Amino acid sequence: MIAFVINSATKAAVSPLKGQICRGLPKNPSFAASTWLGQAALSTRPRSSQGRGRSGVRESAATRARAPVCVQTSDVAMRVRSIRDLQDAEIRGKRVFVRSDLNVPLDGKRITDDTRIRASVPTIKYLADKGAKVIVVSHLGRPKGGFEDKYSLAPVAERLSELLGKKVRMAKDCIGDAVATEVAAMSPGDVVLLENVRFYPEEEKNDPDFARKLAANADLYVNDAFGTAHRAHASTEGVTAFLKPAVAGFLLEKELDYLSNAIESPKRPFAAIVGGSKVSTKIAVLEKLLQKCDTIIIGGGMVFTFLRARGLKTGSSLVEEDKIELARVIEEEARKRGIELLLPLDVVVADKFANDANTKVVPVEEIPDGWMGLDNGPETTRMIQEKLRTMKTVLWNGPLGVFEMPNFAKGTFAIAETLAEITQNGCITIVGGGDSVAAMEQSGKADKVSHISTGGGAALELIEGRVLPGVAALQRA
Ligand SMILES: Nc1ncnc2c1ncn2[C@@H]1O[C@H](COP(=O)(O)OP(=O)(O)O)[C@@H](O)[C@H]1O
Ligand SMILES: O=C(OP(=O)(O)O)[C@H](O)COP(=O)(O)O
Repeated sequence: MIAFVINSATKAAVSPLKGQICRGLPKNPSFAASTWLGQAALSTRPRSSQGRGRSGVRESAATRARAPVCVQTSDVAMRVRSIRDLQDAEIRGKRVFVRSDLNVPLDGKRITDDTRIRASVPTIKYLADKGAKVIVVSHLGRPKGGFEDKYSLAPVAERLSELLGKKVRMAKDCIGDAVATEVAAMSPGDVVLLENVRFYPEEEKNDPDFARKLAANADLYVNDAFGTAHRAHASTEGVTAFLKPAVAGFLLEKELDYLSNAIESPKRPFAAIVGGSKVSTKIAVLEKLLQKCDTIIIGGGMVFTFLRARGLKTGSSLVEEDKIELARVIEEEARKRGIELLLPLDVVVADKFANDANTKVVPVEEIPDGWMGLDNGPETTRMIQEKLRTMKTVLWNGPLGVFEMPNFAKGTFAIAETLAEITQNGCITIVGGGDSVAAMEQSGKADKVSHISTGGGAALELIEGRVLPGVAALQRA
């Protein structure tokens, strides 16, 4: 059982409740300490030293295993059953629908970073070892709502087979006869991966009929998809109306535990770096981050919507026209609150979206028509580095440039280096998001930060204080 005590605004009011929930948690005799999150592939060095609990007391694997997870993020107490609360008899021979986030970066069919797959393995393995028939469900990318070969999960099935050391069969669909046939042929311990659930537009619409079809071939539900927990979709939310029990997997549990605690009362100054290309999702979060952070550093594709809000020209850079006004409001709000909101001073611009483009470094006030900003300039990188060295907690989501192309990777990798450096000097550093983690891995510094999170948008929304729909659904179930 995981208990979430939501909103730390009034600690005095929350603490007794938190204690009550912790004390009231049932113990699960069937839980084996060796299956605890220590097996998860993610690097997690919470607080000042690994292996220390919230109290600072060193925990044994066994105490850590039995300690209920109490997390503060918002105003209501939430109880979420975890996979560890299931008795063996509830698992053995059962068809378990496991929602994982296997949305990994790909270069064609080649997986360029398998962090999310590795992080999903402990839950899948635990269930398979206990004799479940494990049906893994995920999305990949943002297909337009029908089959697209480039978004097939087939390469993921192969990698998952390697990591599990057993064949993972791939169903051609995620609902209907293809799945029913595949599942009917399963034996206890088998693992099947369904095809990309976003090949149906009903997934993102959280269509109840589609959720019912997804649930049709399973007996119970495990949500382990932290990276997608901020989406109220059929496979993360709707399906819980049809599958009971509905519980959290090890990864979801671990992420919620770590992130909620890290930001419950962050060591200050606290900075968030927000970049990447999902501008419309993440810009909305910034308004709330103003209430949590001391400094917000804007990077990547997010920059240009802000520059336009300042009345600057941005050439052919990525801009979300309908978010320009929001960017203006956020900057104004930051000013009023005395929160530092840093935008680049200079950018690397290119005359096309390609590694072999012509490039130059220009001040942000001088982006030429027809050119696009694809990386931070050197002056900006220096400014960010100096700022980060003054921080005690840093959360980073979203690459600061198109790091997949070597000519636009400098700004991102420089920040990855700096995060490693400040972690060594005692700063808590959290990096989240599929591409941000890939960048961290490529820089060779992933094991040098405090926590690698499998969620970018999800981590931001959690820190913002929202109840993630994928988690709330487990509470209701
Ligand atoms: N200036 C930019 N213009 C366009 N795309 C950018 C820019 N900077 C970064 N990106 C892209 O943002 C993508 C990652 O964004 P996002 O999905 O929001 O991050 P994450 O997966 O870490 O949450 C990367 O593919 C990167 O190439
Ligand atoms: O990659 C993801 O989010 P992230 O880029 O915020 O880490 C998740 O798989 C969610 O994907 P979505 O933002 O297309 O819903």
